[in-house]
Amino acid sequence: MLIDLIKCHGSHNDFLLIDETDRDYKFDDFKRRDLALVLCDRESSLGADGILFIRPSRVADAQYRIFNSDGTEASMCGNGLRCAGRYVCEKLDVDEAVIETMKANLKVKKHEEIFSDIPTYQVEISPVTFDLKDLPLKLYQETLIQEKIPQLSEELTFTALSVPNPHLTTVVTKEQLESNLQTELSEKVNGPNDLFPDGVNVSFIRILERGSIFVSTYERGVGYTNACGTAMSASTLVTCLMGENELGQPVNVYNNGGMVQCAVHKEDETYSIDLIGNATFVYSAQIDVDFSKEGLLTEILEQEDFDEEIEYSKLQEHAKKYLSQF
Ligand SMILES: N[C@@H](CCC[C@H](N)C(=O)O)C(=O)O
Repeated sequence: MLIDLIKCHGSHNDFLLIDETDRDYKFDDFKRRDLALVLCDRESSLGADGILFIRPSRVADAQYRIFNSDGTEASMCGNGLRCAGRYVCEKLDVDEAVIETMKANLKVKKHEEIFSDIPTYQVEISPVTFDLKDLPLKLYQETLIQEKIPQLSEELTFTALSVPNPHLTTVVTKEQLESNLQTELSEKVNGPNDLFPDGVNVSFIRILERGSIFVSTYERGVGYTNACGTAMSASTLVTCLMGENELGQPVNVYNNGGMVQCAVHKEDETYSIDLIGNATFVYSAQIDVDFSKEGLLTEILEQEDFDEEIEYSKLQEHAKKYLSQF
């Protein structure tokens, strides 16, 4: 079967975008899972953190589903939504659109460039809840905001929230960030464990200065990624709750793949977050996939570059230089 795709990224959290609306691929969820497992494999010729499937929607301009590289489906992906948002807006020739995701219909719009010549999109991260049942996190309490989880760590203080995919966040020092703590903790809560039966995205946050944080995320279903959009949004909200940043104000969020901006809004006790950043297209390709063969054989038939990476690398340089001060 011939499949067209676009390799894209948000802060170098990279995805393969497959549009199911024009071509009748007839994928079921087993095929989507198999595609994610095989095409995202870093040993293969493509490799990615996940696959974004664009599909027709009855309630929005398009539907989007995200499969992690381990073949599991996630309810939301912020960096991926910027890429999907750009794809849908350019396809419909509009500057803004509404995308149906697993739990909400979310606004996406073209935004003033975050750095020169970088295609930039703003996406809505919502709904946000602190209810532990939503993650789920199995503790005998309703929420966990700036508290310890003794089963996980004596030294770290955590906040758990869904945006709506599940996140466990902790504010750390430079030494803690550079230690093995995040790996040990993330492997524990993403393996068989009693606290997080569905696993969780684990973020270590460093507060750099007012209006500026660094976030490192070990993603459920993937492992460490260069950045996680929902994690950066959740982390910004946590720093606002701590009084380190302000509601309504854009916060620069640095990550291992660049930087984005997040702004947290609160209306009638309800939070929502704007995530603003690059939506970079790397190349388009056509692949030949043989679903009938054991191990799903793939071959890249055509590949064409978008030439957007050189400009993006300038943003990365700028982010690296800024971070070297801390
Ligand atoms: N990279 C994403 C999040 C992808 C889903 C996540 N791994 C999960 O399973 O919840 C982002 O940019 O938000």
